[in-house]
Amino acid sequence: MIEATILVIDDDDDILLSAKLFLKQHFRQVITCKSPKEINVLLSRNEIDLILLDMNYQKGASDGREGLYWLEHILSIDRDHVVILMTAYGNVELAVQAIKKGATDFILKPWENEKLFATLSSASKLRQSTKKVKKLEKIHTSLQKDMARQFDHIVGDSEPVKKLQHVLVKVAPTDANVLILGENGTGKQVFAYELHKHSQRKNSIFMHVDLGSLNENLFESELFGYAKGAFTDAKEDKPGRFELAEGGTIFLDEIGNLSLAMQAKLLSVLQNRTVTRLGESKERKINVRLITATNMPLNEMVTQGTFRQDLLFRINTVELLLPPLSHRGQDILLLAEHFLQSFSAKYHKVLHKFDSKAQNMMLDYHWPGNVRELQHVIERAVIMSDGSQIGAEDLQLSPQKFGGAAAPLQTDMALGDMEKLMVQKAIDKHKGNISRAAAELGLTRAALYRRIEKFDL
Ligand SMILES: Nc1ncnc2c1ncn2[C@@H]1O[C@H](COP(=O)(O)OP(=O)(O)OP(=O)(O)O)[C@@H](O)[C@H]1O
Repeated sequence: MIEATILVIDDDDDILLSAKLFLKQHFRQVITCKSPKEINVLLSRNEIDLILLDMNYQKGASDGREGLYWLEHILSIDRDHVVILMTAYGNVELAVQAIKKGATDFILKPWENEKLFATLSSASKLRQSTKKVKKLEKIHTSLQKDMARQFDHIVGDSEPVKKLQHVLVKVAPTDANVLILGENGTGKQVFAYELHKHSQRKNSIFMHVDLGSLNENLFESELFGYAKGAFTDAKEDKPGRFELAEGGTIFLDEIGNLSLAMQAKLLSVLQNRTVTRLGESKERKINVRLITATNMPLNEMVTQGTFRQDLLFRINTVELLLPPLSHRGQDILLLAEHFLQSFSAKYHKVLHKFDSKAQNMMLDYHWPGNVRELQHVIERAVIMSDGSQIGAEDLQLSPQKFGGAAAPLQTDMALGDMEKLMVQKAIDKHKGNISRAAAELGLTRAALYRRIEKFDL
């Protein structure tokens, strides 16, 4: 049984009856109607997938003009309607005209049942895939809008940020590969998206890939795709992220986390500008703009032999080094106000400003988690605050981060303190690399961020 609703329109009762008797054996629902004048009502009341439309209605008419008129009418309601025209007086010219006007197919009366079924089932497949594409387009548009909302714009007018903006404006419209360096939470993703937003690819996809979360096995299948049967779970062909980002921008985050083997594979794709899906030998051309980011010292890693120099040269045509938040002076307050506004709206609070003690405290604080930490601090303060402005006590900034001393190891620690210490040690060991620290602790990045937030690290 095909999951489709068919509307059959013909002025001949016998035709309607025989169409209904035959088609309802194969399709979920068959609706019949004698006059095309009922089309509007029927289309507004039912989810119709296929329309089988007669071409002549008035007595003695045989030129098919009425059919063409109603075809145009149906398509003016929705261009995606699938209409199959039928006539007893078929001629090639009329068929061509109907197809040109947007009919999906054409069938002669009296029909053979197998032929009618074949025509309608292939039209139904077409309808299903058009519906799927439309749905995916809608999902894509809303995801892109969410992304644009999330990475609204770069807040900040300190000297270092102004300089970065200046470079960004020059580089964005080119297809140059950009490497963004900076500590965790400094806004690498925000800058990457801003580059995309000001590029000629802005109406195409911005594909974010967190390389830190891909192990050796997943790396190739996720980035380059695979053919059906390439490995046990490969039940169907799947394009990789490079193919999916076609025409747009691919943002490879945490590139410093790649093993040397993965670096070699990535380099070969970037050099040849082609990908080969796992289990296939065909090379597919790719057209993507590459932006990469990391919080790791790639130049040092090249010296130590843990990052390939040729790969670094390939990705760093332009380098943007994002300063830590504590080096951005008054931007701290600008960002705090920006987050205050958005969280006040989100939590329906009327909070307009910070008192002067809170402002000084924010300016003195180290912000080891940079802008992300500031964002979390302000969100918490907005939720907790009872007054009309945010005071220093609402910020709940940890005192040792004004001085920076780590807690000493104690033997009689509570479980929570032990967990906090382990999290801190893993982060220190991996020099703030969240993906690596999370992997060592057996946590996802999101779970680790939750703990960082919980323990105020
Ligand atoms: N200049 C900025 N203006 C506005 N919002 C910012 C800015 N910089 C960062 N943010 C916000 O701070 C948060 C962290 O930024 P982002 O995810 O870009 O940092 P990151 O450097 O990519 O972090 P990580 O290295 O941990 O992946 C995001 O919610 C982002 O919207």
